Amino acid sequence: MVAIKLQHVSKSYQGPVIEDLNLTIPTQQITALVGPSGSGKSTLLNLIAGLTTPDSGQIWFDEQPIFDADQSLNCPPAKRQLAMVFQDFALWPHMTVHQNIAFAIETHLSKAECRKRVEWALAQVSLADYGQRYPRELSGGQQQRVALARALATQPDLILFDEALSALDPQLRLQLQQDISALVKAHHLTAIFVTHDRQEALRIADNIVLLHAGQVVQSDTAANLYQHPRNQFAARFMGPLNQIDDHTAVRPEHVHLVEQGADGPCYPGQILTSTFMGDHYDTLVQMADYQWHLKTALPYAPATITMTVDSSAILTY
Ligand SMILES: Nc1ncnc2c1ncn2[C@@H]1O[C@H](COP(=O)(O)OP(=O)(O)OP(=O)(O)O)[C@@H](O)[C@H]1O
Repeated sequence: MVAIKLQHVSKSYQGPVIEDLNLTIPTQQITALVGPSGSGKSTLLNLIAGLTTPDSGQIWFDEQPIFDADQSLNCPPAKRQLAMVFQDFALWPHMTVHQNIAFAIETHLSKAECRKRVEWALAQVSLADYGQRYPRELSGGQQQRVALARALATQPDLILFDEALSALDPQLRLQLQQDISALVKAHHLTAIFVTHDRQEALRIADNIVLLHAGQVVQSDTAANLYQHPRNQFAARFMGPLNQIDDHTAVRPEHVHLVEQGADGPCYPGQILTSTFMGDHYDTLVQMADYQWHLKTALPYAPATITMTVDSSAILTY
């Protein structure tokens, strides 16, 4: 169980990367860190892990200070009760799956306890019979499960995932997102999940922290960030947006084609294209100075049309 608090945390390399950042990450939930490339997601994760040292500020795990620049306090990574899972799995190729997992824990446990713990961890990720294989004998998804088992075997309070699923194909990704979510809940862990994929963040996270240029734009539940973004950057980052004017917009799923004279706010438009997307058509419409995307069940030929929007779903910022 661990809630994380950062206060006035800054880190610079050639220039500032994390700037006077204040953030609380709730305990026993999955928090996704999202943001454009270079916004500081991995750096923030490494500051929490202790792999990178902040220039200033304080970090607490629960009420326990683990970093304080003013007091020269810096708890080493090994004492932070956390595990990390990376995109490239980071497994030793010359060790079996069992040895890879045991390597992280064997110094603290007896031989019998260690074997039991490895078997338990492999069972958690549905790889009970894979202990004697080498990483090269496993698929990418299985290798990432081993990395997850290795993390669980250390019985951490906190697991940090750095783009952990980015190398996997979409179907496998979906499965592992579900598995990670279930394991985090079952073991009452706190998890921080860095991803550049907003769909993944929406699917896996209870809370999302959106970063831009080393600062928190919005830290909120996934639903609030999507439905009530604080500004245009947050609104655009979290999903496609149809601009009504400079300060209002609506998501594609809340725009409908209607007969002229329908109730509610109506917008005239000119259909440009309809693109097949599998479960819907992405219909592109010129609306005044803006191009709108509509989710339609059927394709449409170029024509003049009228649209209405769900007024309760209009985003204002
Ligand atoms: N060790 C380092 N030395 C110098 N600059 C660094 C170092 N680590 C990160 N940076 C710089 O800090 C900035 C933020 O990098 P970071 O990896 O945290 O961003 P990110 O949001 O995780 O990006 P991406 O999504 O592309 O992985 C980048 O401009 C990067 O070049």
